[in-house]
Amino acid sequence: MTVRVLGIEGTAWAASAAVFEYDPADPAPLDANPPFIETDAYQPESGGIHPREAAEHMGEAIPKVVEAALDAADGPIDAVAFSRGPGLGPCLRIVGTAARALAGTLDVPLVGVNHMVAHLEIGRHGSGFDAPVCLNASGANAHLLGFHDGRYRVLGETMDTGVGNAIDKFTRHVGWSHPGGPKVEEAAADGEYVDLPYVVKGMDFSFSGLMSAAKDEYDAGTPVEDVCFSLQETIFAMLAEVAERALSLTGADELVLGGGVGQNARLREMLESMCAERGAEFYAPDARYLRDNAGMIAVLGAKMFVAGERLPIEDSAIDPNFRPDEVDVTWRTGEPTVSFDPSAAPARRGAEAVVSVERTADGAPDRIVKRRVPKSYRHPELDARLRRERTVAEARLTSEARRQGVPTPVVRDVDVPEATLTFDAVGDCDLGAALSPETARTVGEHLATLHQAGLVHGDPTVRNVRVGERCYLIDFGLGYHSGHVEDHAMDCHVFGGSVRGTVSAADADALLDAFEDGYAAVGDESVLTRLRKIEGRGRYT
Ligand SMILES: C[C@@H](O)[C@H](NC(=O)OP(=O)(O)OC[C@H]1O[C@@H](n2cnc3c(N)ncnc32)[C@H](O)[C@@H]1O)C(=O)O
Ligand SMILES: [Fe+2]
Repeated sequence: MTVRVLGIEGTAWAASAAVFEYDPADPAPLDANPPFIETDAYQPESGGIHPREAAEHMGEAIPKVVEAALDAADGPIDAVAFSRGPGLGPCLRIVGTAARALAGTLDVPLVGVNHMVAHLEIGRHGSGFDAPVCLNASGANAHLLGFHDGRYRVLGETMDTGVGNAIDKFTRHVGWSHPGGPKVEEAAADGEYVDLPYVVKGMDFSFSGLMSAAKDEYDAGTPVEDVCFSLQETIFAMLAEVAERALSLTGADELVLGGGVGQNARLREMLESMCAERGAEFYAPDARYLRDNAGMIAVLGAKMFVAGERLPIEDSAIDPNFRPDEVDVTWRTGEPTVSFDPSAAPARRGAEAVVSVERTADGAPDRIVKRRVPKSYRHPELDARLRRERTVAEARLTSEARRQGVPTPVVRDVDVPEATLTFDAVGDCDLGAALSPETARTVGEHLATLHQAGLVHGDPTVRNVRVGERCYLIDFGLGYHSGHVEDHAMDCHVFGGSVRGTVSAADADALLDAFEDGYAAVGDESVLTRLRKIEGRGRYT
């Protein structure tokens, strides 16, 4: 039976309505059965989005786009789906009111859609992929997500602003109006590379230092084309790297892109090339489905409606901070998931390096040779810099950690020009295959010991712990010196995220309790207090 769903979008700048007809028994590809979409964009005269002006725009434009969508509908509407959040409160309230009124007039159920889940689901729908990792690169957000245990789990995300907003802040600084992304893309075509801060922590990333540095470059007289070019090279390389790490950690071989920044050709090119290099498939929907649009709301709304989702009017309040991992993904029950699978992932192939094992005469692992391979998606200068910095950091911190009493492999050789390190082989398997309260507790003790000595691992995922008669920490390439509570708490946070991406929520809770017990026995309680705060900022609440 075909359902016909009206979708309404209005979280920030796009007043949009759409109609989508969906036959769950015989779902057609997106190209063969596109939603009808009518959009009226809010365009500020100058500067960024003014929430009040944007809300006024919604008030005027939503009735018109809805009328156009209803006119285009081929028959009666079965449900009204709307963006409940995240987004700007004043805009969301107008859209919510319009959706409730319309559901009442048409006498059909209401479906509340999470805008970020809609950004990724439209790509999944278009791709036909089974179990992709999803990169949402949008204005106010930047998430890496994977479906696991009934929800879209956040595998990694921005630690400060969304990726589009970061770019838009720079363009406001140079006097360009919203949206800044397309203007940066245009200017970048004539730019040359300059170094900017590159900040990736595990699968999380940060834009604030990078954006201040970009403004400083501009203020110091660096041509704006060069700053735009380098912003794109740096920001998108960070996103491509964390996406690759997510593929590597989960063993997934499909990536879909969502969100307005996904319209950028350079970002798509980097992701495509990264996926091609590792034999993964990549899909990005057309631009009209990447930027905010009600088509994605209608498509997901139809799937949710078919799965039985109904939002009672009295529970239909909007939520400006609605997170993708708060949504029960009822429309994918029983489908394949994205989680860490030690048997699926090639045992020792990390995201950034190729690792080979040298064996003794009787076949036992003896030495590990790790080479950071050039990534052709990155600008050659950025690539050379990252490989050099990380090789040096890894050699130094691996040895420093051992001097502090944390088991790490002995470093036998360092070849900086070749970005190659040789270590003693340690452990029998990765922690992902040996998670227990005991091993989790030991990792907590080791991280606390590191932190007490002013060292930060930078990427303590389950893949970066080798388990044998002891638990060895490896892969210090993102490590650095810091005595800051926030940096120590981020290490704990990265570990927690990787455990949650590996096992079920219930198992993860028990393992992380053990981890924290171990941490508290050796380290500073204030780090765990800060960890609570970081988690309270969003993820896994
Ligand atoms: C919460 C919701 O309101 C928000 N949506 C949103 O911000 O609109 P969206 O269409 O997904 O993304 C807009 C962003 O996408 C950027 N953008 C558009 N075209 C771009 C391009 N060619 N290159 C880089 N960025 C681009 C814009 O500068 C702007 O920051 C979101 O999804 O986070
Ligand atoms: Fe969006």
